[in-house]
Amino acid sequence: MSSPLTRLCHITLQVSNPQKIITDLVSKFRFRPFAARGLDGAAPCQVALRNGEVVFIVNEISKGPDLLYDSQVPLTSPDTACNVSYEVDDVPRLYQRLVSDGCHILVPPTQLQSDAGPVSYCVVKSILGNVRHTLIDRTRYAAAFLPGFEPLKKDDGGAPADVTCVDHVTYSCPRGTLPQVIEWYRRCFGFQHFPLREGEDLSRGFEISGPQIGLRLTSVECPGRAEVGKFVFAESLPQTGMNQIDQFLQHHPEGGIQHIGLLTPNILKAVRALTDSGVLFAGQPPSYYNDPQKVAEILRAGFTPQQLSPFGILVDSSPVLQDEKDGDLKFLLQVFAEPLFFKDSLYLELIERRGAQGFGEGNIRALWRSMQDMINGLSQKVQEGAVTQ
Ligand SMILES: O=C(O)C(=O)Cc1ccc(O)cc1
Repeated sequence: MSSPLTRLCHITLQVSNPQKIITDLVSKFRFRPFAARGLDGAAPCQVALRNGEVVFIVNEISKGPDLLYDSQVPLTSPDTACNVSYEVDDVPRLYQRLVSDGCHILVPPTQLQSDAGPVSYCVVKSILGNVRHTLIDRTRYAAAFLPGFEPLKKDDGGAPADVTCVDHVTYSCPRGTLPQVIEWYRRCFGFQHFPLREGEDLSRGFEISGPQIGLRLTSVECPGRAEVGKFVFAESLPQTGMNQIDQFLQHHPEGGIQHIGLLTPNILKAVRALTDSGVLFAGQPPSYYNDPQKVAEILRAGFTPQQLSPFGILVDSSPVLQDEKDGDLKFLLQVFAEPLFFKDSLYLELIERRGAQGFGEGNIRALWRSMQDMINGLSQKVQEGAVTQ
């Protein structure tokens, strides 16, 4: 089946203190608020921010009237990224299909009229945790964002964009749930397996195990629809010890969005700019940049270890099946930033792709360890009272 999704539209964060997250997104991550509603207190506060084509809507968790283009998470929810919203061409048709498939609909088809034309949407709950998807048709709507949001006057263009779009969304899943989750996304939205290794079995995914790591990754995509982005589903393997997937599940027991990969055309430039504005990136031990094989890989990619090591940027040129075999070196560069929320939830990752379509399979151990070190360092600081949750 071809996918009913045409492109990823925005990702919603639901938080108890929107001001704090908005301040961090603006002052550190260089997002610009460009539209909002509820600033007068008459409706729950919803603020849309962008960096490049990446749009986040920050919603206040409240028990007031319902949100536009979303539905509330329970008041007791931790801060959470819980809605990946897509543009679609035909809301009523997709809604009918989802209903006949037995999906849980949170908001039935709703139409908003405005001078710029109509927008219709519905919200479906995913089979995974608190995740929901708002499906929006704005093909007959001629204004910039969405009706119901007021453009913000101070939207002056701001700093140049650091990122272009959402590359992938990675979900932490409870152990054993991957087959049902993948099947749900196939049936509802036409996502298909994106194998990270030759002969990879869909239900087993790509397993990485060793000292302090035990991870199963399965990636899916909508073929031919790069604008939809990929999903990565991550599950911990038994006997891994405490790890980032299970730590996430302590706060989101049924699973949810663990990190969002943002595509950047120039990772060095983006990481420098974000570091200057106060973002901390996960570091790498010197051994990563001293390893002769890695040094050769970095040099082949046209960088030097000295350029990348101050920011902990990782390079990977291990090919996946889908990489074009035209003889050019394909590689990607990636790094995790500190979590946006309390210690172990919602990481933003920067990823620059130079022809490589995977997720840095050769780097996942280093990426995993850097995230784990960051979580452990932050929980240590929380215990010492140096950081409040
Ligand atoms: O490389 C990526 O972006 C991935 O999505 C792989 C991944 C998934 C989960 C982790 O806790 C760490 C790395």
